[in-house]
Amino acid sequence: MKPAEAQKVLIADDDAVNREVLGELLKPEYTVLLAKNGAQALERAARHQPDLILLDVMMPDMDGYEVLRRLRADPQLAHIAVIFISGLDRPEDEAAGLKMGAADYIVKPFNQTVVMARVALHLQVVRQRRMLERLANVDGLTELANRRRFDEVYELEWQRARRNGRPLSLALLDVDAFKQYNDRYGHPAGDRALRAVARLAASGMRRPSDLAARYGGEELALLMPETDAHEAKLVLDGIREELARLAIPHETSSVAPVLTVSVGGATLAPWAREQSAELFEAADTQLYRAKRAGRNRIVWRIPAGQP
Ligand SMILES: Nc1nc2c(ncn2[C@@H]2O[C@H](COP(=O)(O)OP(=O)(O)OP(=O)(O)O)[C@@H](O)[C@H]2O)c(=O)[nH]1
Repeated sequence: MKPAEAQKVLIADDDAVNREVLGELLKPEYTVLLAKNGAQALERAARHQPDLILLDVMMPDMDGYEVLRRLRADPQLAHIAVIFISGLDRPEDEAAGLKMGAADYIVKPFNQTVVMARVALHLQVVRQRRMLERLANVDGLTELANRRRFDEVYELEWQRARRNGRPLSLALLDVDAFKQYNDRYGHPAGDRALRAVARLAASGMRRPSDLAARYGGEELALLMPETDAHEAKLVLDGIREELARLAIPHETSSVAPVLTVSVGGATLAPWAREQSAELFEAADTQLYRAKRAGRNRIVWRIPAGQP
């Protein structure tokens, strides 16, 4: 039986019989989507984000080459693997298709076993690529974005905020007395506590462009584009309230009998002429102040006045 998380294959062919044959072939193992012309293929690709497209080369109105060209030009669709299925069997045709970025080129009439084997092969490549992306971008313990990913997104969002004259808020959140927590409850319990804090941070993020990342050992970085200092502080208040509600015991903390966090924050004002590293340092300085002032609190840099 097809697994619930079956990979999605879009079949784009103007010939109903071909669609039917390929569809029946792939259905037992994959989630199959069908398109009968190029425009429909692009629309379905955007809507369903398939893992692979079996793309007929010769279709009226928009041929397969044009569909592939448009897929590659769209950042949301450019990564989708494409296998051309074509009646054109000259080596030049095959070479042209592969040169355009198709993963493979299958000549009609095709052998069903070979089609299945090639589809399986390319879907395996897709799975492996996803796994690599995950390893490169996600922190294994907390499942949050890792520092590498954060740094990448931070630069992009900082540039976007500067370009568009929009605010950008950054908070650094650090668990209080975590060394004592580990010492008292053990490292595995420390890991669980860290995961709980990470979950709260992730669910506190409101917009798709917000990002919660694990920046260091017990320090998280929260990035909130298009968010002013007031809104950002409300988000952090919410996260701290949820943590207080969890009331994770911390007997040896000098701050409180439960696990607490300190937060340092800074917001890039639309009129500020600050570099990305300076904004980060500002948040870090506020975190230091929050720690110095007794922990279990938020200290946010007062936004510089408008000139
Ligand atoms: N369990 C666990 N502990 C971690 C992890 N990463 C870092 N730590 C621990 O976090 C502790 C951080 O200690 P410190 O930097 O002294 O900070 P702290 O004890 O939280 O004190 P303050 O931040 O000043 O309140 C260290 O003991 C690290 O071993 C992790 O992934 N899992």
